[in-house]
Amino acid sequence: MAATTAPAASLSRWQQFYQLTKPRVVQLIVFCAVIGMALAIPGWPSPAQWGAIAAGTLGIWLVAGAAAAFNCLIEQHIDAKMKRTAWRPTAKGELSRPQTLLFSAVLCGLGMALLAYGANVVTMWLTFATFVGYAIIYTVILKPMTPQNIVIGGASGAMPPVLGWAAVTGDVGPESLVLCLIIFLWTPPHFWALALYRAEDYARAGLPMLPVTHGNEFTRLQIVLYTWILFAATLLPFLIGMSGWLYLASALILGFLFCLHGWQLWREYSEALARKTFRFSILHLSLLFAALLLDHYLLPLMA
Ligand code: HEM
Ligand SMILES: CC(C)=CCC/C(C)=C/CC/C(C)=C/COP(=O)(O)OP(=O)(O)O
Repeated sequence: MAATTAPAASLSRWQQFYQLTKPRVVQLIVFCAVIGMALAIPGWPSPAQWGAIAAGTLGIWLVAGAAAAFNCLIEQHIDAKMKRTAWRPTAKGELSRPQTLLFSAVLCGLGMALLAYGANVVTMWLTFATFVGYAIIYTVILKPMTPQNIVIGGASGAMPPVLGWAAVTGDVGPESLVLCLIIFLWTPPHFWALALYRAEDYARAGLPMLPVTHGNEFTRLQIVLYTWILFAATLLPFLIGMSGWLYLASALILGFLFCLHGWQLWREYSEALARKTFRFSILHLSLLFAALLLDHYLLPLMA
């Protein structure tokens, strides 16, 4: 997760720790949390709300990074068997287990303290539950157990808009649950597109990912189904009055393109198309959430 390809040069000590936090994934997670915060506030934030936004952003960032580092610790031996992850400092033995555990604990503690004092206690506990969901329930229990691992475990990856919403309101709004549902349904096509061309890695590591347990064709069918359901779910923010036409237009275009990728992959498999679909999934979610933000601030100006 940390980098799509292994870093070219050898890493300094700080870079090694930084890479454990799976920086690129966590950046998108934090982006989704920030959108949750923005949408929870009608209009521009007041000076008092900026403190909660800053603490919420940094706190969620730190705890998400801690969860990623904890995952690297647990999966040290699995990562060492997979080409994509064998470069990780934990897999190579460059960072010891106590060092990694301490790093994760410090990040998690700092993040929780920031959330409790700078945002609110509800967000702190929700973020901690998300940490446990990913670092323990997904990584330790579900991932080695069932091909539905990423579907169930995806619930924790889908939490960021809820955490962001809670950071500025102290509550979980139904609107944030709609955004959570979108990320939840986005995760299977996102991950299974990658798992298709990384199936050998997962088989070697003994992990029951869908292409390993149910084959390439069945996984492609699941991707098609999820992209369709996801397409429908992305229309909800417009249908419940959370967003306007700018978001709707973006959701229609992005949804159509994601379904098209899934459909083409279903009709004829190629590794290149699977890679393209995986890359598109990231663009899809990033632009969809950016559209929500634009819609939130631009449309009132144009009304
Ligand atoms: C259980 C849920 C998820 C699973 C199993 C999963 C799996 C993966 C994997 C294995 C990669 C690594 C690609 C590589 O290095 O070759 C990846 C990349 C990525 N994922 Fe996820 N993901 C999940 C949820 C999420 C969520 C919730 C987000 C953001 C909201 C996200 C954003 C990203 C991004 C941005 C990348 C690209 C990283 C890069 O370019 O280095 N993922 N994902
Ligand atoms: C507190 C908070 C917001 C936590 C968020 C937790 C988090 C980092 C969720 C993202 C999901 C993720 C990194 C999946 C990677 O799958 P994987 O671990 O199977 O990937 P890998 O094979 O690259 O290790």
